[in-house]
Amino acid sequence: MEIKLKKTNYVSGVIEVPADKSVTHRAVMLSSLAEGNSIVRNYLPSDDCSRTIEAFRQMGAEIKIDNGSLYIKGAGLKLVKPQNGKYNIYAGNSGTTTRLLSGILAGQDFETVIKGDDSLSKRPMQRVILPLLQMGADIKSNDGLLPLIIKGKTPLKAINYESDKSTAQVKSAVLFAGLYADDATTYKEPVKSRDHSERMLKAFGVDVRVSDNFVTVYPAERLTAQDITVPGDISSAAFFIAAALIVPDSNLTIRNVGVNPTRDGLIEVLKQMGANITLTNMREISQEPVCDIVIKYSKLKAADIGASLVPRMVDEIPVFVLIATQANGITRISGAKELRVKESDRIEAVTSQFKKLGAQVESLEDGFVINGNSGFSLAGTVVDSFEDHRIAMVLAIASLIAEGETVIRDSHCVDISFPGFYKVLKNICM
Ligand SMILES: O=C(O)C1=C[C@@H](OP(=O)(O)O)[C@@H](O)[C@H](O)C1
Ligand SMILES: C=C(OP(=O)(O)O)C(=O)O
Repeated sequence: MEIKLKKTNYVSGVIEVPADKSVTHRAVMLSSLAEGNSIVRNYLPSDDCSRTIEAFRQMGAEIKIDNGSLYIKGAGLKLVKPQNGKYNIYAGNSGTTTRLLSGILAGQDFETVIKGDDSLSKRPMQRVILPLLQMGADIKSNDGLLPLIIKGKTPLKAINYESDKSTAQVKSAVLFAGLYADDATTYKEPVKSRDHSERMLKAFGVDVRVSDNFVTVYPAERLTAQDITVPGDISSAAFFIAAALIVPDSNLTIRNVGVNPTRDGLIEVLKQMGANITLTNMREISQEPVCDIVIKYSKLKAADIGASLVPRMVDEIPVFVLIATQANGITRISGAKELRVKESDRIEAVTSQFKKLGAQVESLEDGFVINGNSGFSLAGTVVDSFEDHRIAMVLAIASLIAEGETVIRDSHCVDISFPGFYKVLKNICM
C-alpha cells in the first residue's frame, strides 16, 4: 500500500496518541505471569503488542479485550506446559516481544521456538542469548539470529551482568529471568535505558533495587495481579511534536503523554534548541509520569547529540533528524549505531530517503551530520518506508513541509506501533 500526502498550511488541535508500546508489552507479560486478575487499561492495540498478547494466550494466560482494556487472568510464574512437546511462537516484527519473552522462557520447564518476519529475522539476538546462557538456559539460534529455540531451566543461576550497550530489551530479559534465579541478579549498563520493567516489577510485588545504571532483582515466588493504566507513547507523540515545531504558525496540544525521565531526551534537546514546548498537568499514573504537551512553531538552532543522550531518545532519532533539517546550523548525532539494527537500518533509511526529498543529511557509521536551514522546504517525491513504521511516520511528517506531493511506499506498517496514525495526521493539518 502507498499513501500520497501534501504540504500543509499549519498544524493545529488537541490530540491524544495511542498507548505506550513498551509499557503495554510489559503489562501483558507481567499480568500473564501474575496470580489473579489484572486489568490493563488503555492498552496499545498495535501489531507488535498483539504478538505479545497471542504468545501469552498460547502459554495459558486468559486475555479478554473489552472496550479498550485487557482483562488478564494470569497463569502464574510457571506458564502452562505445551501439550505437544513445545510451543511455536510467532513474534512478527517485534524485537521487544522476542527479547523480553526470551528472559521469561529461560525460566520455564518447557521448550519454545520463536520465529519472526523477515525484518526481525535479521536482528541480532546474541545480546540476549549470552546472559541467558550464563544463567543456565539452553538456547539455540541460527548463528545469533531467529529462530530461537529456548529450553528453560529451574532454578536459573543468578548473575552479575555488565552490558556493553544500553538496551532495555536485554536488561528486561535478564531481570525477568532473575525472577526464576537462585539468588539476586544484578545488571549494569553504560547509560540507563528505559526503566518501565523496573517500575512495573515493583508494582507487581517484586524486590527490585535501582541505583543509577545498576539494577538488582530478587527471585520471586509470585507476582500479584495489578490494575494498570498505560499512558500515551512519547515515541508516537514525537511525530506530532515535530510537525508542530517545523510547520510555521502551528500550535498543538498532545494530551496524556508518558514522560518517563528515561524517555524524555527528545524534549530536553529540543528545548536546548529553542523549541517552544510546555509540559503541563504533570501527574503520575501507574508508576509513570504523565503530562500534556503544548508545542508551538519555533525557530530552532542546531544541536550536538552523543552517546549519553541516545538511549533516552533512541526511537525518536529519525524524526529528530527531520527537525534538524529545519534548525539553523549543523547538527551532529553520534553514538547511535543501534539504529542500524532496528526494523530497518534507520541510519541508511533516513539518509537515503531524506536526500531524495532534498535535505542535506550525511550518514556516519554511528549517526548523522545534518546541515539545517530554518524554513527550508523539501520537495515531494516517491519515498520508501522499508516497511519500518518509524520511517513511514517520519516521511509522512516530512511531507507536511515538502512542496508538491510525497508518495510513501509500504505506508501501512504504521500499524506496528500507531494504528490510526494517518487519521490523526489528517485531523491536525489545516
Ligand atoms: O524495551 C523496549 O520496550 C524497547 C527498547 C528499545 O530497544 P533496545 O532495547 O534494543 O534499545 C526501543 O528501541 C524499542 O522500541 C522498545
Ligand atoms: C525498535 C522498535 O521496536 P522493537 O525493537 O520492539 O521491534 C521500535 O518500535 O522502534
